[in-house]
Amino acid sequence: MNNAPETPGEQADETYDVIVIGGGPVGENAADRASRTGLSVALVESELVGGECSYWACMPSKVLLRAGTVRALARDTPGLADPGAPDVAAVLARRNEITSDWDDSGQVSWVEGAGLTLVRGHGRLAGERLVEVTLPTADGAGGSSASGAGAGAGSGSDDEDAGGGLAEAETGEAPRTRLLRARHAVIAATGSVPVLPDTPGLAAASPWSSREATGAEAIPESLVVVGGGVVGVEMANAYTDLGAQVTLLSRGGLLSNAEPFAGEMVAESLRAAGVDVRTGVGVASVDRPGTGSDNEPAGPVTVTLSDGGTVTAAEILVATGRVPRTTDLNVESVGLDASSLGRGGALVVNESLEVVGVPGGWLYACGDVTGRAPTTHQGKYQGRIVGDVVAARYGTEAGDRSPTSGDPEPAVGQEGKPWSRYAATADHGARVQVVFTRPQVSWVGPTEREARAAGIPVEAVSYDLSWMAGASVDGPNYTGRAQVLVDTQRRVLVGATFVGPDAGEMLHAATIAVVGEVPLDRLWHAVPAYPTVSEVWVRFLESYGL
Ligand SMILES: Cc1cc2nc3c(=O)[nH]c(=O)nc-3n(C[C@H](O)[C@H](O)[C@H](O)COP(=O)(O)OP(=O)(O)OC[C@H]3O[C@@H](n4cnc5c(N)ncnc54)[C@H](O)[C@@H]3O)c2cc1C
Ligand SMILES: NC(=O)c1ccc[n+]([C@@H]2O[C@H](COP(=O)([O-])OP(=O)(O)OC[C@H]3O[C@@H](n4cnc5c(N)ncnc54)[C@H](O)[C@@H]3O)[C@@H](O)[C@H]2O)c1
Repeated sequence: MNNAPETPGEQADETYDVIVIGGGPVGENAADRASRTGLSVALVESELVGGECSYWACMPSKVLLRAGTVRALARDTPGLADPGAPDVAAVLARRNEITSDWDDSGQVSWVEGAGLTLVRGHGRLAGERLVEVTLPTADGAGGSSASGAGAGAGSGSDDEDAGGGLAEAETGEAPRTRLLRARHAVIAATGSVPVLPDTPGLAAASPWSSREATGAEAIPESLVVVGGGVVGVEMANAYTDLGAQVTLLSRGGLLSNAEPFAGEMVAESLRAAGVDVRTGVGVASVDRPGTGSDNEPAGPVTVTLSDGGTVTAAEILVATGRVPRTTDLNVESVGLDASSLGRGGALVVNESLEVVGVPGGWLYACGDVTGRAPTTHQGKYQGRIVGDVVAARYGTEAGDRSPTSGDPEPAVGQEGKPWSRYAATADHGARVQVVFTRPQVSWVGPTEREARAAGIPVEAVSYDLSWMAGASVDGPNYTGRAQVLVDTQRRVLVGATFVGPDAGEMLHAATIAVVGEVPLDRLWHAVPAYPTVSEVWVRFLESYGL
């Protein structure tokens, strides 16, 4: 255990063992696990505790997709009638419910129950182990736009004067700052922000980002979606289900990070649902009359395409990717500059999530801000790893809440050994993703192309899922395909892709096979039940020669 000396120099307002900047799903997990060996942990959040995922991403987007999915299921089940188009008001009401009306008091209760101290405000690095927090003002400037104001700093602080900051800041005065000092570690979990391409006329057209798409109060008559990635296809699916006339524009194919057959099947299904899917086209310019003010309401958006065509719609959603949120983190104060940041400004981390280029083992990062694997589940996995690293390195208590593995924690500047609880090994060969379109797409590990590029000798074994007895029970219109990648040298699976209804739920068996490097001869004894679609596992192995 390394009990680092206290940082000399500036006088801090409060001191904690660990400070986590960013209270999204990833920061919450990191903070919780870091606290398990008796460390005091502050969680700094500028907006809503729960982050993008809870309020403007994973959760609301999945609710917007749910009614259309169930409707399609009913339509495809002999004996059931088409329940008809979703009741949009009811779907939006359920969306509001799942986001708790953008009120984070439930998550604040969890934070407090976990013994963490919530500090509302915008955090920025201010030198070694120092975080300056700009406290929110009454109008929300400088920090939180959250309504739940009950969670000022204080409950776990070691200093007497902690706790009054938020109350004072809510008097409407100019933003005030507090300097927090970490005895041991600062963990950055600040997430990511959407990218807006520099297309002529686009910014002036007040385009939607995923926030407006997931938080909309009404469904526009028509929507043009730019970007054929995960946000683009999910929102195109949701909005067409909810009654909008949707045009989806992609400069390549759809879902270019997945196996090509997955994007092709999603494109076919979206077209069948009424989406005008246009692949291989870019956006040349955008034009929208009106400013959006009361005097000059915004008119429809006209998009001119790279092939000279035009599309006009009531709204435009830009879904062209996200970049790590580091521009407002003041990374220069800890010796980082553009050359030490990764793609899109990412904080580059080693396998134990220590930020590379900042010596001393005090600055860590996890989640979208690392650019490693920008999904909630991979980020939360990183949060658990970094929390355990910090808890083991600096904690003072053993016992029920301490990490239980026998793995020795890595020394500062070193990485945990692969597959130990101190290394985020799965981020590389065993990353998973689920796309909640209809059909769903799920995959673990590399695509066939990525595996070959990495020099892994793979054979792809592919199967039509509709041939399974379980699929015919589901309905006569079942459509699905799955593929596994066998490492022919080691005779283990290195990747798998499923496309079809509930493909997300089928994935975890494959993830376990990949992570466990289960030999094919042993996998043969994992018997899937009859009649399930999972019987495809036997077909895979038979097709491979077992
Ligand atoms: C439309 C959409 C749908 C998605 N659906 C899924 C899905 O179904 N499944 C999935 O796994 N992933 C999904 N994702 C991705 C997922 O949302 C992110 O990977 C996840 O939110 C990352 O978590 P995070 O904690 O790293 O960042 P975030 O969720 O962005 O949280 C970061 C938090 O830090 C706060 N913060 C930032 N900077 C500061 C600062 N300087 N001081 C204080 N606080 C700060 C922010 O306010 C925020 O609360 C989706 C993304 C989008 C856009
Ligand atoms: N179900 C899920 O897990 C889920 C759902 C939604 C989002 N997410 C995550 O959120 C992040 C953001 O999603 P996303 O779809 O915005 O990003 P993405 O990277 O998945 O897709 C971006 C798409 O935009 C295209 N593009 C980029 N620049 C463009 C330009 N200038 N003009 C036209 N097209 C352009 C790209 O070619 C790509 O097809 C991703 O990391 C994704 O993993 C996850």
